[in-house]
Amino acid sequence: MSAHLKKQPGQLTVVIKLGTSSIVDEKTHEPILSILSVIVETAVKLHKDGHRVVLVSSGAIGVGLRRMDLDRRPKHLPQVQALAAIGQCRLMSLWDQLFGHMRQPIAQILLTRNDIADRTQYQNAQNTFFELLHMGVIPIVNENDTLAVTEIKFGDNDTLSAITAGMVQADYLFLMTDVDCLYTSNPRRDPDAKPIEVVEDIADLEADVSSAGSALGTGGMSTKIVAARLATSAGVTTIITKSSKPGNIAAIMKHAEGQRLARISSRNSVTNFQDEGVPLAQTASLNLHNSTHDVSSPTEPTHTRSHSPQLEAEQVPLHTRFLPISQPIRDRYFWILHGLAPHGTIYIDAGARKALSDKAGLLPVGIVDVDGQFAQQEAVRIVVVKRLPAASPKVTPKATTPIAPIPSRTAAHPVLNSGHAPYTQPALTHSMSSSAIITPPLYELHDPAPFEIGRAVVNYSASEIRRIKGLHSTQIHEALGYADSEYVALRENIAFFGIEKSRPNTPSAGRSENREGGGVDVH
Ligand SMILES: N[C@@H](CCC(=O)OP(=O)(O)O)C(=O)O
Repeated sequence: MSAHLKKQPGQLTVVIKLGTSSIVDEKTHEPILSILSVIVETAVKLHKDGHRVVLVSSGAIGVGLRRMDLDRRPKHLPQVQALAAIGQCRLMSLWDQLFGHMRQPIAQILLTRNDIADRTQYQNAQNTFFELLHMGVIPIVNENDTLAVTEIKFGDNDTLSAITAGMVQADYLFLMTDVDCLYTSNPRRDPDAKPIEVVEDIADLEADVSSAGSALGTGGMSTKIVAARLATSAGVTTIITKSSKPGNIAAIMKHAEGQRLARISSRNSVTNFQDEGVPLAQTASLNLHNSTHDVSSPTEPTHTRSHSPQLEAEQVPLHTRFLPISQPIRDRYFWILHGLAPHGTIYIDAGARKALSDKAGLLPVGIVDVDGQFAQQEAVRIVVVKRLPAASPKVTPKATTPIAPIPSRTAAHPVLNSGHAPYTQPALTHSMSSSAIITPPLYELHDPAPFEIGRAVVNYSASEIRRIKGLHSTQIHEALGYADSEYVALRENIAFFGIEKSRPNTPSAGRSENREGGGVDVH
């Protein structure tokens, strides 16, 4: 890890993600210079105030379309990739010109998921970021579309920005979009839709995530929620706000930082204040001067809070703020969860889950079933299931209609059903075959969602694990003819999501247990 990771007191790292629809006109495909200019001014101001800034900028394909006078995005992948290659250099040249007026150096970083799937490459990318930030440069990140095909794509730049934010250990991630914030329902259709200002636990979120995204961009609101989930798990406060008003970023950041410091001090204080309406006095140590807020004395005690929280709320531009989890997942564990694409799923029982929460590795005895094809040292999802009592395989009198698999619970789950790698679930099925011989189900899924607790880098391939599942470690040699390890995954190769509530509603899997290390570990 680079020595440049160390930040100055009060210095914040901010990642700002700009989607295609935010910076490229949807019809003409012309770059929206007015927005780009305000972004540049905002980023330079933040930088001059001592903060570190990273931009994640989409728009290569859109700008490429304009350059080649094409009306719409082609369907053929190589054409899209060619357009991205054409557009990316124009896009960067535009950014460079605009930042150049402010004498601000920038750098281009293009990534694919493949680039960071190797731990050393991930660390190289991370070190480059830290070096650039230390040099006072603003890195501008995009997906390397020329190389990216489905298997190695981040999928959308929301996910890429969240992974970038985790990589640079950002304090804030701004997901700039075409709405002010998340609403309780779609404000275009529902006049009673209410803004959601703060999301303390993303699993509680019931926002309308049905926004389909624009014609050019690939991300809608659902990808922003997936990104927020990922970034908050890495300790990054994530903010959704309107891309047409990028000048609001500093004011929102100042407010959010005030709230964060107030939360910390209220946690330590005898008086138990609420999150909202706490004064901005604590922001005095920050260099965020763009806001309309006055900054009071840093020594002002928290109990002098404003008697008009509503007035304060009105002064802050509308946004949705996702609070980070208290014990962020960082470094190698973040990389296992989000740098590596999972190649399959291992279903474990409650006993294995308990052993994992007691800091043990994953033994074959606790494995109920396996999905997918993966090799040794590849990443897999770990899903907790209810093991059903063993029953002998039965032969049906005649071949019948295949038994329907258990439907994927992801269909009803907006976050898990986003189609993006970090939280994408497989279509989960019983171990049943469509032939006449029916193996009784081995397990039952927990309700309401697949209960994925984490990811692991495994010591055995999928076919090997199929042969050793349920066995004691001493039997591995007998089953395989060799035994590389007694563990299917070593403890150090298992990382857990810090998600509090994506878990079944059972007494043994509750929130408090999680907080104490039962099932979801903290790193
Ligand atoms: N990498 C692509 C952008 C991918 C994309 O569409 O992202 P987004 O606009 O955030 O949904 C580009 O630069 O055109």
